[in-house]
Amino acid sequence: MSRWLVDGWQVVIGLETHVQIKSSRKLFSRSSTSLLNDLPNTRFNTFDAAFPGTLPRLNRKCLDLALRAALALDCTVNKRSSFDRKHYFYPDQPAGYQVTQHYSPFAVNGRFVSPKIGVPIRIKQIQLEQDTAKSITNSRTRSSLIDLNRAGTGLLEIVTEPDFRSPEEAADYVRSLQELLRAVGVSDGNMEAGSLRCDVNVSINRPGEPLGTRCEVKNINSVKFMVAAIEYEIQRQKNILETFHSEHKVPQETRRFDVDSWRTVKMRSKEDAPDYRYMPDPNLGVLILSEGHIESVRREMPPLPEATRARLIQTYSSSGVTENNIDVLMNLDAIKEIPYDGVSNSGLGAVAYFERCAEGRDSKFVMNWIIQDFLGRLSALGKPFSSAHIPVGKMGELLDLIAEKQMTRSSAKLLLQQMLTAPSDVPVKLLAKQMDLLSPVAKQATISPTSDDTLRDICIRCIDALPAEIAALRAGNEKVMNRVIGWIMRHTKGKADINRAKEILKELLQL
Ligand SMILES: Nc1ncnc2c1ncn2[C@@H]1O[C@H](COP(=O)(O)OP(=O)(O)OP(=O)(O)O)[C@@H](O)[C@H]1O
Ligand SMILES: [Mg+2]
Ligand SMILES: [Mg+2]
Repeated sequence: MSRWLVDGWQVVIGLETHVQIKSSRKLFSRSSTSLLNDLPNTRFNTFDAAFPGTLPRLNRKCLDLALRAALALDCTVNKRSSFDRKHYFYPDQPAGYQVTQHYSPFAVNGRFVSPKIGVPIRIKQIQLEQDTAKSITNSRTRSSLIDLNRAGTGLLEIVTEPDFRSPEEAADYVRSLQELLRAVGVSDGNMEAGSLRCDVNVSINRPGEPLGTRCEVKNINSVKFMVAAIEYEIQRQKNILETFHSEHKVPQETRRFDVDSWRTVKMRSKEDAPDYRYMPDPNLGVLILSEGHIESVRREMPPLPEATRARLIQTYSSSGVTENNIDVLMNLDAIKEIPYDGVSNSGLGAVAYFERCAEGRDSKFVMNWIIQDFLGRLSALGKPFSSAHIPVGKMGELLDLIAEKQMTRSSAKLLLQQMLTAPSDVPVKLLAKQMDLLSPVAKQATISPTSDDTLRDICIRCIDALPAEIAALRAGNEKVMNRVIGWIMRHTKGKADINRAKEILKELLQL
């Protein structure tokens, strides 16, 4: 069944996605993995640099996260799998080969379901492999420098069957895969920072006829480029097939996307395809996984995005929170990226932030404030969402001031702007007072930090200190009240609530 045709051509796309596993150590060595701002060649050990005599040891954390990805994508986990060497000589490959799972991957036959794609996308396999080092070439000095920080970082290659029928379906898959992998903590899935990269395979054919020859566009690092590369390939392949009236086939090629010309460019043809001389890695035994191990990973699996969405709808929709509101927050979490400086955008995700702020408060009110005011202000200031801008406690105080009518919503917006542009440790209510944003009722309450009990004590001392005035008061001379209150104000540094002080005095004097 064809879902999308371009001038009578069916478009067929298969994706190979490489994702960096979020582990603090590398796949086969004890060396720590690197952050973007690490100095070059500071995160590797002798194994990563392929010193003779060093041996690999599989990192259990990487394996468990890989299993999570497999379970999240509904794969069959192979109880026995193995590692192979894929040989090619390139300066960013110190050993001269990459360890991967060519012959026997650890997970196969999965499925990915998205409401935007009518049919499930079949996951062919997921394999564990090593990332390469990085080479930094300088055309001016005609030199190449090698940074080993990335060498040996754990990667997953997630391969789909050729089941996508349009660039939009492929884009939806990549975005949902990012959301899924982030939600279960497998990867940051950050395309710009290189922790998620795609190889896109594209072919076209007439519906009902056998599939066309695929061309593979390697190493794409943005969804936008991926869509552009597919669209370009469709037109390029269509031109070949229509010009030569199907007598010619599209030659099988490996291409890359050129961001300057916005086109795909040939890297090599099938004939020049490298012979990788795959061989089982003699230093790594067979990977045997027990049912118990797989089950323990399944038990500890964080909720998948769909389950979280369903739970949020169930919990909050009765109080007026809409599905659209929930999607706004979930999409924020799905696109949450690590900033370029490599400092992790730690803290709560948007959903968790909302849920913590909504604890004990009206959830619709909290949701509206977070989406319309907080997120709105952040986007006006050009800042991405982070719970660190205004911690939950402070946001709670601000919400309470509005809910208790101590501040109008427009005053609260001014206060929010101040808190975002000039963060400080000043308590929210005090800041509101300093900015004169509290409504009159609330103002009186703050000018009287003296609690009822303290005020009562002061009144008692006053009765003691001003016997003549008190006697006059008792005798019904209301005028001396001003003098009595004057005393109280002096002794509370002007902070007492006058009306309350009068009430307490009258109570004590039984007037
Ligand atoms: N006719 C086709 N049109 C489009 N895509 C296809 C077609 N046939 C296969 N594919 C896709 O090509 C990809 C092949 O990936 P796979 O990892 O199996 O092999 P490879 O590309 O030869 O290996 P390597 O990992 O070295 O790049 C899969 O995603 C598959 O769905
Ligand atoms: Mg592949
Ligand atoms: Mg490939």
